[in-house]
Amino acid sequence: MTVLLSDLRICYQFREQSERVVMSLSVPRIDATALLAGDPATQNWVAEAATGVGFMTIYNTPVSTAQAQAVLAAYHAFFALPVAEKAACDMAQTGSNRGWGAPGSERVDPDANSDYKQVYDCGVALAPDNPLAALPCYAPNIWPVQPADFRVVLQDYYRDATALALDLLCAVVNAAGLDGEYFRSQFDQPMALLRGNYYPTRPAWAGEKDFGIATHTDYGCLTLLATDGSPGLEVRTRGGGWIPVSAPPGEFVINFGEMLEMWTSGQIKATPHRVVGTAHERISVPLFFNPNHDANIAPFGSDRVIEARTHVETRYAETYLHLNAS
Ligand SMILES: O=C(O)CCC(=O)C(=O)O
Ligand SMILES: [Fe+2]
Repeated sequence: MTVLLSDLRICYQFREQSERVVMSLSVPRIDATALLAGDPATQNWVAEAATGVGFMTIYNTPVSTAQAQAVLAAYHAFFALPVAEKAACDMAQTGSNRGWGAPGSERVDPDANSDYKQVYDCGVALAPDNPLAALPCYAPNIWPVQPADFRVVLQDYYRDATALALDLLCAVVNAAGLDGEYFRSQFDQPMALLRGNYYPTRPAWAGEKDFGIATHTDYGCLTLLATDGSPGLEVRTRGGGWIPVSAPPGEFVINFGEMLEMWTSGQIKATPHRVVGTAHERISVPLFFNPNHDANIAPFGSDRVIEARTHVETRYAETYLHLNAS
């Protein structure tokens, strides 16, 4: 058989393309310490993930497995409380998003029903005389009486997780060939939001428009997600399929949000994802790492101005039912 040079070239191009497709479908597992140390091979994988599938998982981080387990246990104990006790810190009584969000309190996809998950949200604790404390995006936290150690466990984790998220964000931005240090300067008072998601077993009544959390993209820059290790999270591929992603306690799922996609002119991808729900309950803990309220998230280098606070407040008003203006 004679093989023409042009056939070989087509073959090679096909192989190259299908390898690229396979790469963009898979979610890489990254050594965080190597990334933070600037290891070139790790940076290449991270750049590929950030600009391709938009998701990765990380291991070998400065946050210990024991700390992640303590955080998961604290949320587990909180969500197990009687409804009346959780209702004492219901965010629906407030004009912001701090405290408990009951099942059905958020609708992230206008084409789906409101999510059946419960949440508990907290943010940075500013001194009451800080003028920023008057903004809803820096609203005071509302702590439940029980579990007794809930507040201290979550506040310690908030401190450690925001420090890790900042280092990771800079490293990812650097890996993608952008100026990580500029991004660092936009996070000295981040509107970071720490959430506990509780998914009960998928309810018997759930139909095709009912989800633990329906298809959405995150609003911020980087999401650092701890989970109890059970499956449930699915990530949409460019072809419209869904791939499962999971990480045991001590490892994390990382993805990128709308603000970073906008800021980087689409280079870093905010990928849609969802949790349909399974026959097992599940807890996940995202830290939504949002920048300073006045950071300009318009495409880097453009002369437009889009304040980060405007973007998060618009998205919160669209999705939390109690903040929904319409
Ligand atoms: O529970 C998960 O794995 C994902 C949660 C999520 O996407 C979110 O809270 O934005
Ligand atoms: Fe999400």
